[in-house]
Amino acid sequence: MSSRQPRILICGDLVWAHEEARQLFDGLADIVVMDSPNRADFLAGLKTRERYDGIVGIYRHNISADRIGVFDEEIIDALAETGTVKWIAHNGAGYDQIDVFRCAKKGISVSNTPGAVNDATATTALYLVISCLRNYAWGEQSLRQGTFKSVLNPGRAHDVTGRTLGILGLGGIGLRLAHLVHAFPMRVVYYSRNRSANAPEWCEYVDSVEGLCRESDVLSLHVPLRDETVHLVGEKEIRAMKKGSIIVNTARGKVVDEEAMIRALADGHLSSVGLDVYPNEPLVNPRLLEFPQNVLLPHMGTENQDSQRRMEVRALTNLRDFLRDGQGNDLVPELRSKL
Ligand SMILES: O=C(O)C(=O)CO
Repeated sequence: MSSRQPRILICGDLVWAHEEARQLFDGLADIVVMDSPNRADFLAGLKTRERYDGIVGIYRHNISADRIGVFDEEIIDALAETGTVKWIAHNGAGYDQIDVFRCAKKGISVSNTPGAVNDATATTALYLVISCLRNYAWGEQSLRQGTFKSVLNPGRAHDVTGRTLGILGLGGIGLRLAHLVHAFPMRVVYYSRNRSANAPEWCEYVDSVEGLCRESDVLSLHVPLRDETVHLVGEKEIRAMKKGSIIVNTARGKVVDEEAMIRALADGHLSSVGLDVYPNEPLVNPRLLEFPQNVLLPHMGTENQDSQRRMEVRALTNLRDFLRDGQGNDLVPELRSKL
C-alpha cells in the first residue's frame, strides 16, 4: 500500500501565491501541476491513473480552458471516475465554465472566490461609469490621434453627481460599487431576486429588471451567468431605459443581448456602453468599435497583482480547508443544498 500523501492538481497557472501554496499544503498534500497540452491528453492522464493519480482536489483557473476546455460533463465525469477527486476550488467569482449540476450529481464540490474580487471588479465598473458619462476614454483617443478635443461634444457628456445608477444584482461587487458611487453622490437603485439585507437605506429597491431599467441613467450588471440570466437585459429592457442612457457590464457578456444593445447604440437610444466582458471572448464584435464613445476593456476587471494574489490564496485556502477539515468555504450556491 502506498504511503503517498494526497495530491492536488493546479489546473491553470498559479502566478502569485507559490509561497502561500507551499505553506498551505505543507504536510497535507503534494502539489502537481497540470501539464497536458490538450483535452485528450488530460483525459488520458486521468484515465491511466499515472500522471494524475491520487488527485483529491483541483485548483482551477479559467486560463486552463485554453488547453483543456471548460469543465463540462466529459471532464467532470472523468474526474468522478478517478474515485478520488472531491473538490474543485475555482479561482474567480464567475464559475460559468464549470457544469456545477454535473458536479452535484457526481458528488464533487465546487467553490469560487467571492469577496476576493469585489473591490477590483467594482473599481472597474466605476471607471466605466465615469468614463462613459464624461467621455474620458473618447477624449484620450482624440488626443492620441492628434485631434486634441475637437471631436468631443460636451453636449454628449454629463456630471456623475446626481445621476441614477441602477445596479442589477446587489451581491458583493454590486454593493461595493454602490458604496463607491454614493461618494459623489449618485442616486442608487437596485434589483436582486430578493431584497438585500445588506443594502444601505439610501439604496432603493426596485421590484423588476424592467423597472430598474426605467429608473437608471446608467445600468451596471452584477449577476452571474446562468441559464436564467442569459439575455436578462434584452430588447424590452433596453427600450425601457431612458433615451441617452448607458449600460456598463463587468459581469458576463451573455447577460446582455448584444445585438439589441448594438441596435440601440446605432439609433441613439443608448448613448454609450462600458464593457469589460463579451459573449465570445476573446472575440469582440467589431460593431462595438464603430462607436468611439464606447469604453471597451479586455476583461481586466481583476487584473492587478493584489486582487489576483488574494484570489489565488482564497481558492487554495478553500482546497486546504477541505483537505484538513473535510469542508471548504465558498461552496457555490447551486451546491449548498445538494451535496
Ligand atoms: O472573477 C471572475 O469571474 C472574473 O471574471 C474576473 O474578472
